Amino acid sequence: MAALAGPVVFTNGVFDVLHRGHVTYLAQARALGGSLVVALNTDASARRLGKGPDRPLNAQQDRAIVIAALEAVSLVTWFDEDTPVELLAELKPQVYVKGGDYDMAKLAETRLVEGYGGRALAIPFVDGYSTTQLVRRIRQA
Ligand SMILES: Nc1ncnc2c1ncn2[C@@H]1O[C@H](COP(=O)(O)OP(=O)(O)OP(=O)(O)O)[C@@H](O)[C@H]1O
Ligand SMILES: O=P(O)(O)O[C@@H]1O[C@H]([C@H](O)CO)[C@@H](O)[C@H](O)[C@@H]1O
Repeated sequence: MAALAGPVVFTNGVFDVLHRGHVTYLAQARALGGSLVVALNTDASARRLGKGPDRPLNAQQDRAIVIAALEAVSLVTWFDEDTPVELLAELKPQVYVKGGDYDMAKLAETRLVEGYGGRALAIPFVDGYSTTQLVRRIRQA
């Protein structure tokens, strides 16, 4: 496999049902560097996040195929833990990003990445787009 172009940007999440907020977010993340790595929670890890008894709705292989099809995304990987901290410690990307629904100052990921000289940034949240809201609306229809 060809080496990833630097600086490598890394993000993580469930990305269960893709929406415009995700696409905007991933495009902005990719623009911060030369390549974008997306680490998905495995199904077991996603279930432990408490998003709902039937979440994730899409299985990990299906979520990976959808995310990998996006132009912004260079590589998709997995993590089975509760946070991506172990994977970050192994990969040591130059840039770590999450959406503006997170306070970066409170994340263990930020402490780790800044500890080895990387940057941790939040990408502005696009209001009105969330998988949980979408699933709720579909169920009420
Ligand atoms: N509307 C949005 N604007 C910008 N970033 C977003 C938005 N929604 C999610 N993100 C970011 O995308 C990543 C994956 O988020 P996630 O899969 O939890 O989406 P979600 O829509 O918030 O899902 P859920 O409602 O199930 O929690 C996270 O880093 C999150 O910060
Ligand atoms: O899709 P989500 O719920 O935004 O992704 C979560 O992000 C958490 C974040 O990195 C703070 O630790 C992570 O811990 C969790 O496993 C999900 O990936």
